[in-house]
Amino acid sequence: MKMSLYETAVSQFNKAAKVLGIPDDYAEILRRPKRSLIVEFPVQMDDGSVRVFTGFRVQHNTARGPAKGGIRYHANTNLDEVKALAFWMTWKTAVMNLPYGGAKGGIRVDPKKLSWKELERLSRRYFSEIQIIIGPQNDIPAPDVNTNSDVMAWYMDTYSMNVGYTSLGVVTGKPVDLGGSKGREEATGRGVKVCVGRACKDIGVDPSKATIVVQGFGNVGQYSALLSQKELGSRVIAVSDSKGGIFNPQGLDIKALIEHKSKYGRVDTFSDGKKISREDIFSIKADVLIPAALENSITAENANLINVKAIIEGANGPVTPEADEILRSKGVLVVPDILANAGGVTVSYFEWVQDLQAFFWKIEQIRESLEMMMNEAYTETKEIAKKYDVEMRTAAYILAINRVLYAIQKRGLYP
Ligand SMILES: NC(=O)C1=CN([C@@H]2O[C@H](COP(=O)(O)OP(=O)(O)OC[C@H]3O[C@@H](n4cnc5c(N)ncnc54)[C@H](O)[C@@H]3O)[C@@H](O)[C@H]2O)C=CC1
Ligand SMILES: O=C(O)CCC(=O)C(=O)O
Repeated sequence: MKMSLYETAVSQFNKAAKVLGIPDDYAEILRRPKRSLIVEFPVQMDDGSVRVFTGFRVQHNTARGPAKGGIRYHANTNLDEVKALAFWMTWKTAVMNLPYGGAKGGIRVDPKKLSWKELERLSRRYFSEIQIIIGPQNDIPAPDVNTNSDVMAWYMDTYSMNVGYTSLGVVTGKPVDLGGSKGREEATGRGVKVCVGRACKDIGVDPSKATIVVQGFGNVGQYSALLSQKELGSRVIAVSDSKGGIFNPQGLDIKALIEHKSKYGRVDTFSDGKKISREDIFSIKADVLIPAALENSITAENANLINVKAIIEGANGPVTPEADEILRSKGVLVVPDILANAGGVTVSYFEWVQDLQAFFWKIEQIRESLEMMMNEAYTETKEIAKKYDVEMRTAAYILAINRVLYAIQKRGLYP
């Protein structure tokens, strides 16, 4: 039977827990989410009718600090998915050694079918409903799929109205002039870029000569492609989004492609390349593949087609466990999501620190600190992979589990 996303996430964890020999009672504390909140809430549509939406917020673990993680709007979002994403956030914040736990939220909605005003009413009502477990010291949301700085500004304002004062630290990913941090928008892509550079060296490819394909062209895909091209000198030869893809073996002009995507909402109509299908992206020969769309993109069905030396997981959970095994047997280096896409939450941490201190940093300081922390986490993960003779994913879990387990044991179990 097919595993659910949460079961998939837990199976990755179990592998590392086994290597570490963690007693099963402690492993069980680490597997289960601490709190899962489901909210059903009404929203008035522009035509005066009322629709009831379902939203979620799951706090997986808070042993190392407040819960932290994004909120997504998607037609298929469900509790199992949000539980898996919250689970991954716990390990991601621990891999980066951030003083946070893990959480995630979502609303089951296709935001493209709502007007701007409907989206605002939906966002504000959802945030009021989940506010009972949210706050700058207990759970700090951020953007994820189909949410952005505008939505974060509505969340911050809603929370502030409800508590009676302006609380900048309650969400991250806000507009820069409203308590946001410089560099948060590009942060996940910048972290991916650092991993592309490091992975290229590990597979014996000069990053400035590397060819890259990118699946998904939203926040993460765009900045991963742009920064790899601009700062590493790599050649991005194919890109896809939910409507199709575009391929140019000479290299795509990513800046122009971003402008095209923002104007027309798709990449496959870009004139300087050959149109390909969404699935074609997985069989293009290149050095590096960056999946930056949704979970379960690389499966047992398409893993055999993959013709790259390294995969840098920009998305959360893009590779299924069966595909992971196939890629391993093909010798593909997989840099796991809980390390590769951790740049976003790291700059979210910087944003939160800036908000709490009401003192804001320069972009150079943010970029330098982020790149230093990404490099450190990559090095630590690699060292563990070598020590235990495991792949990078299990190594990243080992690094993270040790940190979370230490916090749980040191704090003690008794109230
Ligand atoms: N935004 C952030 O800071 C972070 C996001 N992530 C993860 O990265 C992934 C992408 O997130 P964002 O870029 O923020 O979302 P987004 O909403 O900005 O972009 C998603 C992109 O994926 C594309 N897409 C959807 N289905 C596709 C398919 N079947 N084939 C090709 N493309 C497809 C969409 O067209 C869109 O271009 C998600 O897994 C998210 O959880 C992870 C860490 C941080
Ligand atoms: O910036 C954050 O707090 C969380 C980003 C996120 O949701 C993720 O890393 O998957």
